[in-house]
Amino acid sequence: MSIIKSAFRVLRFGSAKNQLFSLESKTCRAFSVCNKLRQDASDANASKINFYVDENKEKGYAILKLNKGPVNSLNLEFLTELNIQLEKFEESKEIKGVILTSSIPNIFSAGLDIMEMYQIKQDRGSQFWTALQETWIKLYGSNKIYIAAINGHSPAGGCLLSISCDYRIMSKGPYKIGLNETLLGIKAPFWFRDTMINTIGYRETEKALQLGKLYSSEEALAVNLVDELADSKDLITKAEEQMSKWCAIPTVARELTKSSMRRDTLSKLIAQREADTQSFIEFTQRDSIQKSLRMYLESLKKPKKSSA
Ligand SMILES: CC/C=C\C/C=C\C/C=C\CCC/C=C/C(=O)SCCNC(=O)CCNC(=O)[C@H](O)C(C)(C)COP(=O)(O)OP(=O)(O)OC[C@H]1O[C@@H](n2cnc3c(N)ncnc32)[C@H](O)[C@@H]1OP(=O)(O)O
Repeated sequence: MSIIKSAFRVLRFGSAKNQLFSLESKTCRAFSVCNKLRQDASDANASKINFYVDENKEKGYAILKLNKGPVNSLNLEFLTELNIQLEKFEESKEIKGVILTSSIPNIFSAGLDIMEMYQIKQDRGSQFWTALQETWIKLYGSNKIYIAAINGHSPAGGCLLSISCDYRIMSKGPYKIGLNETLLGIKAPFWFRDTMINTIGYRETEKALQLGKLYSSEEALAVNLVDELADSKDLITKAEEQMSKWCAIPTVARELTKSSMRRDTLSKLIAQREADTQSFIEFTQRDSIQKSLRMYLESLKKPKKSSA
């Protein structure tokens, strides 16, 4: 418990409020429905509705739907908003748990916004990285129950969000999840790596991180990267069933158990947040890293092949 509290103290003091896949719908119809929903999400984004919160105080949990079109990439502003919301959940007496999902079809989160790393500047880069650390500390160190309902692709930072939760249910379908940083020419930070080790074990993580492996949903289930698969239409119902089960466990005992399991991993980052931020800036500013990021961005911008 105390490590979680000290994490929040550090956070307040720091005042940080501050293709791999080609996702090809099988039919043209699916494409147009998808595009329409994606456009709706983009419109909502233009009005700065970056996530929706649906609180069910009677049942004791909330559903948090990420909604930053087109792909829920995590930039400074989005992370800052998320951190404020996560803090609200943490302080709520009525909310015991949160289902984390996305309102964007086929995308849970595309991970960190690559534009935050490309042509990085010291000040913004530091704020960005501090906000990301804070998101992870808040999620991984939360006393609440977090269930990830992974409705689509979840690479890199998207995978980090989901493995920071207590339980993961992933939609069946042509979706990928994993820490693919090496494919961008980047080494996954130690706290990404350690969260992955805590989820799927050392040997599987060693292979996955070196290869930048993106798992299909079935592969993810086989290595315990996710706990359950569901048809897309049943995803939230299954997450709610699971949440009810977790909410029924005596709270203090569950919280103490969670914090004892995660304390060491959290402490490692909390003890060296500034050094970690500095490493991120120095590493990302390297010419070779900038070159890799540019090439990766270009590959993402290439026109997509039609599946028709
Ligand atoms: C010595 C070392 C010491 C210390 C080391 C210290 C620090 C380490 C340094 C850094 C660590 C960084 C860790 C990084 C973590 C990350 O999360 S990096 C991001 C990884 N994400 C990805 O690789 C996903 C890339 N995206 C995709 O594969 C696909 O977009 C998708 C499968 C998610 C969705 O596919 P589609 O539905 O087909 O959508 P599009 O590809 O058309 O994308 C729409 C639109 O969005 C843009 N975009 C996609 N992803 C991102 C992103 N992550 N960031 C920014 N923008 C993104 C894409 O380019 C399209 O843009 P437009 O073409 O429409 O302009």
